[in-house]
Amino acid sequence: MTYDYNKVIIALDTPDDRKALDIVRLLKDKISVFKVGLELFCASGPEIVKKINDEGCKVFLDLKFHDIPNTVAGAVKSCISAGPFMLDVHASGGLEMMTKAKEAAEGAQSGKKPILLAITVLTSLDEKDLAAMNIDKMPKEQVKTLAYLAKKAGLDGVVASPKEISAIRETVGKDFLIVTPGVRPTWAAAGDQKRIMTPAQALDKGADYIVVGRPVTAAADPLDALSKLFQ
Ligand SMILES: O=C(O)c1cc(=O)[nH]c(=O)n1[C@@H]1O[C@H](COP(=O)(O)O)[C@@H](O)[C@H]1O
Repeated sequence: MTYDYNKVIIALDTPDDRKALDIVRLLKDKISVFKVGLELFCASGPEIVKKINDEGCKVFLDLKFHDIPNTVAGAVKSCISAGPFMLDVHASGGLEMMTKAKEAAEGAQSGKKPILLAITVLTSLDEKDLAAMNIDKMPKEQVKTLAYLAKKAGLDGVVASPKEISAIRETVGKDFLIVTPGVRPTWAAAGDQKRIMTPAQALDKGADYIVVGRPVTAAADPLDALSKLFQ
């Protein structure tokens, strides 16, 4: 079975923009989308998005906005000028917040509208973690509820664990992106991820994109780790 590396997003979780750009240059023949998360963005600012775009790559700007609707709409508007390919907000910010985020994204210049995703239940959380927050549900049920709201708000898709792909498809149908972090090749440590599957299993289940960080970026040889991603 061969897998499509265009569906792989590499998470650049480092505070060092030079290191992030080195990884982009090393992997860009195989990878077209790189994720800039809070660690890199807080250290480097919106410039890092432009620098990665200048390498001919796209950016998933993963800032996971979660605030009142007016504030999130403003944040979405503010970061669009950097040129992200994808952006995300927390679905648990609610329907109105997601709707305002979507309207703000639609205000982007033509051709610059980013894909807008909703985070459902973080892949680092399990049933016990939800119970501690007084959410008396299995993660899958909570993901279904949040995916339904994200679809209703007109977002383009969700971020969830690969374990929930089938449940999301049953809830919101086919025309909705599913992006799955929480993927670990058989040879990699889980670390703080709790709801995991392998990259191959996630794509077999129908993930549109998988997100992977440390198994590749923390490897002694990231290109070699990438070549073994589907093992
Ligand atoms: O939004 C995300 O990308 C995200 C959502 C989620 O539920 N879980 C999750 O791990 N992520 C991100 O995906 C990446 C996973 O990195 P690794 O655990 O190193 O593969 C990190 O950058 C996380 O911030």
